[in-house]
Amino acid sequence: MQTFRLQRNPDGPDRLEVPLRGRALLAHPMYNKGTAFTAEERRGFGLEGMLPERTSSGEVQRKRTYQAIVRKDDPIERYIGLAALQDRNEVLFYQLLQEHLDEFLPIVYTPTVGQACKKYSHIFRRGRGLWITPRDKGRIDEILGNAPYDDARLIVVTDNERILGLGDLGAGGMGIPIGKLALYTVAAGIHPSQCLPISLDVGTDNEALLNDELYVGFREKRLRGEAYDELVEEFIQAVKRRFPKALLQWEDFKKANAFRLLDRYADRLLSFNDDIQGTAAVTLAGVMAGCRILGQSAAEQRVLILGGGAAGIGIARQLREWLRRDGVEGEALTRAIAVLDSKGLIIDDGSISDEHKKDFAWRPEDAKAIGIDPEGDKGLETVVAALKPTVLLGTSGQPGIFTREVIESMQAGAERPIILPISNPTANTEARPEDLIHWTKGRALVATGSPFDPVEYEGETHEIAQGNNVYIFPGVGLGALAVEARSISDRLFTVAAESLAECISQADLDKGRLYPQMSGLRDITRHIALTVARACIEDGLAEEPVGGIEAAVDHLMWEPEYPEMVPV
Ligand SMILES: NC(=O)C1=CN([C@@H]2O[C@H](COP(=O)(O)OP(=O)(O)OC[C@H]3O[C@@H](n4cnc5c(N)ncnc54)[C@H](OP(=O)(O)O)[C@@H]3O)[C@@H](O)[C@H]2O)C=CC1
Ligand SMILES: CC(=O)C(=O)O
Ligand SMILES: [Mg+2]
Repeated sequence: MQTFRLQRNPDGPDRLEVPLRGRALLAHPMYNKGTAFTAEERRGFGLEGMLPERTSSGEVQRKRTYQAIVRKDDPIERYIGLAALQDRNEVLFYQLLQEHLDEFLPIVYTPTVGQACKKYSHIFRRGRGLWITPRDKGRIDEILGNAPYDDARLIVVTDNERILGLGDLGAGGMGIPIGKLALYTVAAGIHPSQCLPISLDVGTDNEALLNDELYVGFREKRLRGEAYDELVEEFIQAVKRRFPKALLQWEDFKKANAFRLLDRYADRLLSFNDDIQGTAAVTLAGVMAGCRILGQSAAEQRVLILGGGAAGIGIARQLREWLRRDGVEGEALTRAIAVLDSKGLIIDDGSISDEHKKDFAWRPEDAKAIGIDPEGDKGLETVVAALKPTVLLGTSGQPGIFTREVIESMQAGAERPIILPISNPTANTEARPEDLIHWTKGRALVATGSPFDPVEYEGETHEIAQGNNVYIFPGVGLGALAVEARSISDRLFTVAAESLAECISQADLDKGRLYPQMSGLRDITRHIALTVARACIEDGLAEEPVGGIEAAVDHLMWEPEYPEMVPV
């Protein structure tokens, strides 16, 4: 592991100690400046003759590189181009990502990252991050010692079993931690040398991958049970030893492991689960914005969540607290939130095997009270007709399951329904915004997990905001790191949701947008981070940093600019 010696300088370029020369320097994405190396740098670092003569200004270099990427129309080709850039020149990669966020976010993140994960073994060029397999048992400390830098502050780890709504993608799931960490750098400014993507490649139950001769991952059935738990435990111990200041984000674990690991490690390690907690916060913010547009209170809402997994139950937990804060209690509180899984409305009939669902199961008499036969049909259409939800949330990964009948039936009880089909990627959305807007005659307030184009309806343009945890995790991570929090609580996600909701302008609300413009992501993230950092201190999870919270947050927010390079 190397120490990356970058001295931050608020008044000019940062200062970087550079131990490399010649080809090794050009080949290193964290030091390489490509055609932007000046004549003096070329002389000093042994690069003369190795680059074409003309030094490009930053602007020209960005223009050339941007054009080289967008000359390909196919999103997956753009993904490959951007990944190659990231592996060649990180400063330039982040400059372009920041400058063209609206255009490139759907490439490095949902939806294209999903396609890249699916095709991973077929488009593989170069490894990034670390893979840990069951063969590494007893040696995980050593594997972590192969991380490129010794000061990892952010680890995003997946075991690849539930990649977006695409299921078990084996080693290909690595695209997700890489994409999430790229967003940490873009949104929160965490320096890329402090970001470490990790895949716990414990095998795959995806037969197509197991039978694919090009598959690059651990070609065995998934490790499960005690052996899985032991591997994760060794991994966590090794993380604590190697990277004691790191925050670990659990990402895209399937529901049972997602809940179990979050609970097991929440107090032992600075960590959170993005799909459970981050998604809950972004959804709460969207629902709050919807209520503001409608001039309604929390207590007036009836919520139907389709999907009782990591995302669905995480959301149910945050929304229940929100309703409680607005004075809803007892039976009314239970009946204000209906969660449906693949078997329909979750009812406490003694057959629930998933522990995390029990808290939201309705008693049979609750179902009967709204006219649902607990022994009979308790599917989506029936529950919508009986509950008359005002808010409909999709976390099932099932494309098109919010049908016209369902939406029309919902609108019969809620003239302006709030509808968030947040499953990813695009093809897995529960409904397309265009349909939702048309079926509700332009009345629905809609946000989706993946980006969608605006919808025209009767001369009006409906912008579709993205209800995605990218609005939340960078701010929570940045805030917690800035004050060196000891642990992360659910309340931090509540305050993150509230501060995200504060970022929406009246003009956006007037247009029916449920989230602020994505182009403001960096400012939004900073705002959330400050709130989260303050909450950490109020709740005794951290001490006030010397110099104050703002300085601590700003110190971590790196801007992708070429540093002054100092030979060592
Ligand atoms: N926009 C965002 O920020 C985020 C979006 N997501 C998206 O949410 C989706 C789900 O993720 P996650 O919760 O982690 O996945 P899980 O696998 O943990 O849960 C999926 C849930 O959907 C339920 N389900 C499956 N089929 C149906 C059906 N036909 N009708 C009703 N429910 C069904 C499952 O039921 P059962 O329990 O019976 O198997 C399960 O409860 C993914 O597409 C993911 O991309 C996730 C996180 C963030
Ligand atoms: C966005 C995200 O975390 C997911 O779809 O899993
Ligand atoms: Mg996820």
